[in-house]
Amino acid sequence: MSDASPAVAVDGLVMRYGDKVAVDGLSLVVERATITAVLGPNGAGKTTTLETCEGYRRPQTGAVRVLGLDPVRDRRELLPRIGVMLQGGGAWSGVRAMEMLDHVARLHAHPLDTGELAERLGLGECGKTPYRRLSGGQQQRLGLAMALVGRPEIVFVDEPTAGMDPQARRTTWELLRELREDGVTVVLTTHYLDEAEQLADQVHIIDRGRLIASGTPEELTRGSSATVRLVVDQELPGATEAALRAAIDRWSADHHIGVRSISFGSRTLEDVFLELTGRDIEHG
Ligand SMILES: Nc1ncnc2c1ncn2[C@@H]1O[C@H](COP(=O)(O)OP(=O)(O)OP(=O)(O)O)[C@@H](O)[C@H]1O
Repeated sequence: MSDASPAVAVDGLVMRYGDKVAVDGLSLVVERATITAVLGPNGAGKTTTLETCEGYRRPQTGAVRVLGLDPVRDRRELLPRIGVMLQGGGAWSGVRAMEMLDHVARLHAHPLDTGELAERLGLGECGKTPYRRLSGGQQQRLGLAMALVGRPEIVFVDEPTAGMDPQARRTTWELLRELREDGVTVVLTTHYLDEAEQLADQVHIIDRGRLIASGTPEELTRGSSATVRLVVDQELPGATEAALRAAIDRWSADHHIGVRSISFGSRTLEDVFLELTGRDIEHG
């Protein structure tokens, strides 16, 4: 393995379930020590792509490399170096939260301190609770702890904050940022546009198995040269907003420039997705 190899390289990946094409010629590269968000509506092919990177599915067409290795052929070598947080748990229903985390820790050569990790993720209080009795957010946090306990070089997290309350979401974001500071590569899937905007260095937008846009959140939301975006450092009171509108109206009339619309509030990745697909991301 060469150290210069990217964290993840997906090249022309095609994945089908029967007649259904789930991933349709997808290529993307994830650089090391970055947070990359794979964004798209339900059924876009995000989980299938991640599972192929994790070595759970063999590419039908195309190739996938993780840390320069083939996730299927080089599975034994790769497995200790990656962390995986699956959508929907990955623990037995009767196992207690800390038992599960300690069990996973014992599978690794140099695990993190499980008590500290559990405390950090707010699992301290429910350590003795059986998995099936944990709330959705607690199950998510346990899944994240299981993915991180082995000190992975790259962590794949599928919808990391689905079902979490705002506080747990912020803690998770902080933790993922700290991982990046420590040189860990984070690849996450999300439906939440604000999550991608807040967290990701690089965003890949996937729709119907195809990559439709890639870039930093800033690049993706910047807009075309015909779009003027004014960013002010405080919320505008209604009267100021009205005065600004009037001033723009006067200025545009003086300069014979037609202003198609004036909107207050920023362009978001949601706007980008809508422009590219004509559909809203939540409803696919
Ligand atoms: N095991 C399977 N058998 C048949 N079809 C499947 C299977 N898994 C996924 N699919 C289909 O493949 C497509 C891509 O699914 P995938 O789970 O990869 O998308 P996703 O973007 O992760 O969606 P979500 O956000 O809902 O998790 C969907 O149309 C889905 O219905």
